[in-house]
Amino acid sequence: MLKPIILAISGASGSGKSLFTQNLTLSLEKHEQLVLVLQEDHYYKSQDHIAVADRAKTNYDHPDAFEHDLLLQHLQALCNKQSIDYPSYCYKTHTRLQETQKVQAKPIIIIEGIMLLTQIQLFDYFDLKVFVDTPLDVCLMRRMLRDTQERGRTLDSVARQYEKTVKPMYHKFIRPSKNFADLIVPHGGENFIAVDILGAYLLNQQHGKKNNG
Ligand SMILES: Nc1ncnc2c1ncn2[C@@H]1O[C@H](COP(=O)(O)OP(=O)(O)O)[C@@H](O)[C@H]1O
Ligand SMILES: Nc1ccn([C@@H]2O[C@H](COP(=O)(O)O)[C@@H](O)[C@H]2O)c(=O)n1
Repeated sequence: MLKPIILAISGASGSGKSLFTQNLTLSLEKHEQLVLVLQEDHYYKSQDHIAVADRAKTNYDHPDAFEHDLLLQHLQALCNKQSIDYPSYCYKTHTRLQETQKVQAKPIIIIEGIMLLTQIQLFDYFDLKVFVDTPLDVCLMRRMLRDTQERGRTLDSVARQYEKTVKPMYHKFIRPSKNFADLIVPHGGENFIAVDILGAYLLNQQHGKKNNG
């Protein structure tokens, strides 16, 4: 296999990165492309050493909450055709799970997460950097629904965390990182024009790679 094409998708929490990634992956798979999806969230640091009740106090919207060194090693390994032990993360207990998953590279790798475009040391591995740009009030509404339905949170805890860390850290780290994007996708997960355009670009890149050996 040739070196994989790596696409990084970033943007605010609730902007629609995961849904956009899902839709792009489905579209590429319809064209018989093999895609590996990685989530930056799986690289949140383990908090096994912190009491469960205290873990909610961590600032999860700061780059230091992630183990980006491990992510860098994993991207290096995948580009060198080595498998990785992909970590798993639990939002309810705020820590890594014990089990990891052996993962091999595929010709197209999509990685999505809030802090990816703040990590300049990763940029050498990213062939394309995308920022999903959705108004913050829309992101908050989506996050409220998702976090109460899927991540075991109460409305009150979502609102408090949003004011304390999510919103200020968005302005400090995530929004400025938009300047590093090659492409800005408005509206989020269901922007099918952006899905089609990016899908066509990736297919074209793949064909170019194959034809040039
Ligand atoms: N364009 C959209 N229209 C309606 N709902 C959306 C849209 N994009 C995302 N969502 C929903 O909003 C929530 C957050 O989206 P998600 O893709 O998980 O965001 P992110 O990965 O950026 O945090 C999910 O429940 C998702 O289904
Ligand atoms: N234990 C955790 C870990 C992360 N978060 C929040 O998740 C957001 C990032 O994930 P998205 O899928 O929404 O992009 C981030 O804003 C963290 O606040 C959390 O609440 N608890």
